[in-house]
Amino acid sequence: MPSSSPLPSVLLVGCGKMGNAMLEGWLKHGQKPSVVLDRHDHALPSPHHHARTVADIPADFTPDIVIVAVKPQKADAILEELGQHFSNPVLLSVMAGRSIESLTKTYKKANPSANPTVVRAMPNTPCAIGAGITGLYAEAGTTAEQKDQCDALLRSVGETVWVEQENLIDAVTAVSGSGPAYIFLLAELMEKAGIEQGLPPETARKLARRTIFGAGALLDHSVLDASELRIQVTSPGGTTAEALKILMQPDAWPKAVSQAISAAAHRAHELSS
Ligand SMILES: NC(=O)C1=CN([C@@H]2O[C@H](COP(=O)(O)OP(=O)(O)OC[C@H]3O[C@@H](n4cnc5c(N)ncnc54)[C@H](O)[C@@H]3O)[C@@H](O)[C@H]2O)C=CC1
Ligand SMILES: O=C(O)[C@@H]1CCC=N1
Repeated sequence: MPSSSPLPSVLLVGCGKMGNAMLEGWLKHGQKPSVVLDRHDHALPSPHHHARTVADIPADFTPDIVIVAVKPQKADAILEELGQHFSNPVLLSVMAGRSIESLTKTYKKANPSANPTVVRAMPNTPCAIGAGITGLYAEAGTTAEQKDQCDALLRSVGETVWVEQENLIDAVTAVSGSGPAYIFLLAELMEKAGIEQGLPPETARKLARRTIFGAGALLDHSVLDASELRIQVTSPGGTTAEALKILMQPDAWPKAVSQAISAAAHRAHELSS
């Protein structure tokens, strides 16, 4: 739940799809003066500041948290530069894969005396509407106050869960970081199938989208397991049972979803170096 105290000041490095999704929520919740570092222009309300390069960051700006939200494969140069500018920050990475070890090594490359405290977070794009879910892991030595500040930021745009081992962030990435894409794919496929059944495209689109929205909202409100909610829709001998006979074949959704999530987690692991 959003907190009433002002959110920590941040240097947000990379304000693309994920950075911007979080920023939208933070601005609504009242944030200490912050800086967004991105090559592209961002109109920010006062007293926040946009910087195109590290050199544009106001000299007297010391953020509570430096958040890195650039692509994991393209982060090295900016991390090295930041290491020369901010010696001992709380470095909150939302990048898939990049391990604490690799982040620290790169951060210190051009400034061996830099000593960042690294926290990894894996949010998702529903953060843009306050409906995100973020998994977090902090390296040993992170203080309770530093963890609280990271948690407050992510909690202002959804819910948070902490994991006990760093490698579990890869599993979080595969389930909830990438997860919205799986649901959007389902929306696309249901819409297409509705059109195949003769529905006008706009009607098929509305039916698919509102079904996913409604089922998600019902899951959120209900104390019942997802399997129980599924059974409530499935009349014996009825229409849903026929559809589920196909989807629940061991080789159909159970296998496909398991393999897809495993592939995403594997890719996160590959990105870790
Ligand atoms: N898109 C998603 O759903 C999620 C993404 N993430 C993570 O968030 C990170 C960013 O992903 P997206 O937002 O999708 O990428 P994106 O490409 O939309 O955003 C990256 C932003 O960083 C800026 N940028 C890159 N290098 C820069 C530099 N050296 N100086 C200034 N600005 C620079 C780009 O201009 C761009 O606006 C990735 O590491 C990804 O793993 C995490 C969870 C979900
Ligand atoms: O696809 C990706 O690599 C990022 C991480 C989770 C969602 N998007």
